[in-house]
Amino acid sequence: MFNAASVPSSSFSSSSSLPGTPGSPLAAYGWTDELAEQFAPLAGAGLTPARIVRVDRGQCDAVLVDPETGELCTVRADTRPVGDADMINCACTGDWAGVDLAARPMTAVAALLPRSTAIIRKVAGKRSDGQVLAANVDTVLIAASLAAEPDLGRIERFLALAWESGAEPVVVLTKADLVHDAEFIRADVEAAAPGVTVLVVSAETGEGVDVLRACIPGTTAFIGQSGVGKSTLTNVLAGADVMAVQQARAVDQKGRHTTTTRELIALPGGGVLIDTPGLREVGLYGGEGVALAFADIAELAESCRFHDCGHESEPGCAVREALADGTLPERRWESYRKLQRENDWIASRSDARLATARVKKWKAITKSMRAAGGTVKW
Ligand SMILES: Nc1nc2c(ncn2[C@@H]2O[C@H](COP(=O)(O)OP(=O)(O)OP(=O)(O)O)[C@@H](O)[C@H]2O)c(=O)[nH]1
Ligand SMILES: [Zn+2]
Repeated sequence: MFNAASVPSSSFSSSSSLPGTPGSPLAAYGWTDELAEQFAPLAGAGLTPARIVRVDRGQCDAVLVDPETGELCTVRADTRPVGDADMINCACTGDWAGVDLAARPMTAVAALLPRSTAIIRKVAGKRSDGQVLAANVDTVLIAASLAAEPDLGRIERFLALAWESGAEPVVVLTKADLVHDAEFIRADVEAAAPGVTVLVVSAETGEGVDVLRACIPGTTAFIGQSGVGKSTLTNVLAGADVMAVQQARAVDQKGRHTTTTRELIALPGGGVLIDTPGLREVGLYGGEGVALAFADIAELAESCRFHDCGHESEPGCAVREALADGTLPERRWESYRKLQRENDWIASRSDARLATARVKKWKAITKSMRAAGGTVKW
């Protein structure tokens, strides 16, 4: 009835247990006792637990335990019942879903479990809408290629996005085989990523791959520009060619967007990995991510003489002092201010949206109360 899911045999547990219970084969996709507990009411309503591994145009592929065989399989399911107009709350790769196998005309996603984390970016262009890239991620791997001088501003932007998601970021500097001074570059990147592990790897020689593997239990998502080698590393970690890899353009090493969907795969040693298409534009969608990515600046600001210091020309400004003696690079300060401005803009837009929504709701309530002949109490 369904396609067998392509799960490495070593990550199968016994399939004798009930579908969706702890110890079930779904553990290979991250299923835990805690999730089973959360899912209990949905199970009571006849839904089957599943992890969404790929989403496209109103449908998704979801991995679940086939109630007939007790084995993992992939089903195609309609995601429209959980809504597809809202790009944040719609079904997303990594979501845990309650699937209605009896739905007609096709299997449907009837409910989503609350997410532990979500990577959300602002959509490209002038709109202030958010879009969820991956859900329930424990570690975000920020991939940047050593083939070109790393763009620290871009890495800081990805770090803010990752911190904001609630997952833990790790920076992965790829294609180490192409440079001699990887350690030197790593030190630069570390200064732009306080408190974050920065790894140097090569899919070509295998350098650093074991360390990377050890850093990613649970659910991991790869983000980064196109062509930095995310799919190649995904294949190395998966031990198989699960993702298509682009042919290099020898001249500039720039990417051409080979990966077009976000795809979740189970890894042979346990854990799951989500490879995402290269991100050209990564707008921030507000929140605390910027503050967390620039924790060093927040710490400096705490030593300013005035607690509301604007770090412009105030006396006793620790930020200005750090800029003057070079401990805080001008580049990093500018990068912080730019991302902060972007965040503020989004915050003002979302406040405006919320205000509009509140007004609409209030009007609707007043209207219905009047229609019912009652008085409005607040
Ligand atoms: N020299 C070298 N080349 C690599 C390495 N990893 C990947 N490449 C090459 O870099 C190019 C891009 O790799 P991909 O894995 O397709 O890049 P991607 O980040 O997945 O790109 P998108 O799918 O478009 O987001 C390919 O030609 C790879 O062969 C590496 O470790 N060393
Ligand atoms: Zn200051």
